[in-house]
Amino acid sequence: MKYKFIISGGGTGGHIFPAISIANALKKRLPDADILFVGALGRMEMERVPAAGYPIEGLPISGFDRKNMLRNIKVVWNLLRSLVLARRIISRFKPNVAIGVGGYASAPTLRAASALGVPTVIQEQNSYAGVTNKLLAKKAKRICVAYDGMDRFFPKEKVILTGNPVRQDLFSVGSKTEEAYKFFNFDPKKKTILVVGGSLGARTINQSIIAGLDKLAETDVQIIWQTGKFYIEDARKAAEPFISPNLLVTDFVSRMDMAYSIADLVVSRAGASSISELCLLAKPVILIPSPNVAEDHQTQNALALVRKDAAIMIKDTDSKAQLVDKMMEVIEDEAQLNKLSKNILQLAEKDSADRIAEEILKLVAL
Ligand SMILES: CC(=O)N[C@H]1[C@@H](OP(=O)(O)OP(=O)(O)OC[C@H]2O[C@@H](n3ccc(=O)[nH]c3=O)[C@H](O)[C@@H]2O)O[C@H](CO)[C@@H](O)[C@@H]1O
Repeated sequence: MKYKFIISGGGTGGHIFPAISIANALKKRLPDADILFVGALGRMEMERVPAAGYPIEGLPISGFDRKNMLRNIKVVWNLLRSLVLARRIISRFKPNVAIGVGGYASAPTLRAASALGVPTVIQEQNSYAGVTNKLLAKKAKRICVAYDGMDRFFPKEKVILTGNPVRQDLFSVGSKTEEAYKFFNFDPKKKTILVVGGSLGARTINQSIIAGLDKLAETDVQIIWQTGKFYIEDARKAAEPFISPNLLVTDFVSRMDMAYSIADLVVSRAGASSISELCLLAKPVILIPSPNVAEDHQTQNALALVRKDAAIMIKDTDSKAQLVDKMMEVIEDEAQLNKLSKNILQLAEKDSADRIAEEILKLVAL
């Protein structure tokens, strides 16, 4: 018998990369398995999933528009259409298990799967459960989480602490340091800070760096500054007077393995996958949680680390005034860097994708 799995969700890298890792882990165990992704039309998964070698179908689903109420008539219509389409996809494909990774498409897909008797699994990346996952949890067989205490949102007996799947290429960063300095044209004798605003970039982090470019230019610290595609033009313009071999400005870092391997300190949003990567790689980090996400979950993600003295947090509203000074203070403080590195590593969850795949396979009568 050929086993079939549907993986649904997306919207941002934080949902898509874990989904692809789970698919790869299932394929490793069952090379003949058929895996179909279900995403939201027009979102990042529609490109990233085929690029990773998996087929994807798109639903016309989107979020509610809080500013334009009229547009919501179309949103509701598309939601209803998505429910019908999701049901059709499940009836036709007949998966053994449907897995939801969060993001718009996972709601209709997992609902349809449960209604048609297909067991469902949820993977919740954050330390604060989203509304969709809370609703889907009632019917789910297993809920794979990345933080302690998630039974405040989900039925305790279904919750399993697996951590967030992390891309395979990040595991070997230790051996890539020399290659990475060459890749970025950086000097191995100097300290390096990686500044990254999640998969889409972060306006506040960019503004904070712009506000401190003059101070940064006075130091000998090397900076990899990821701006996100929406902010790259402004960032390049602001950086023009400070052009130096120490400063690399880019919209997206496609080789995060290389960037992590030479980063002595990371400045980051507090997205769940980013945090899981930083834990596994024991990276000292200053987190600036995005205030623009559902239920302020990035602050909760960051606090889970701060409580264990495993990261420094700066509030979004304080970032412009404080970030660059803090970066300079921490990068010079070896004892602090070592402490942060040691403490964040304690929170790493290894082999997450494999453990999630095992949970999924328990639901299939192999
Ligand atoms: C604005 C928003 O809605 N953010 C959410 C989104 O974040 P976002 O998509 O930013 O997610 P994460 O921080 O979880 O992950 C980002 C991923 O992109 C990779 N990366 C990032 C930048 C880059 O230049 N190159 C690159 O490859 C990182 O290595 C990481 O694997 O999903 C996360 C997981 O549910 C949530 O916790 C975040 O709150």
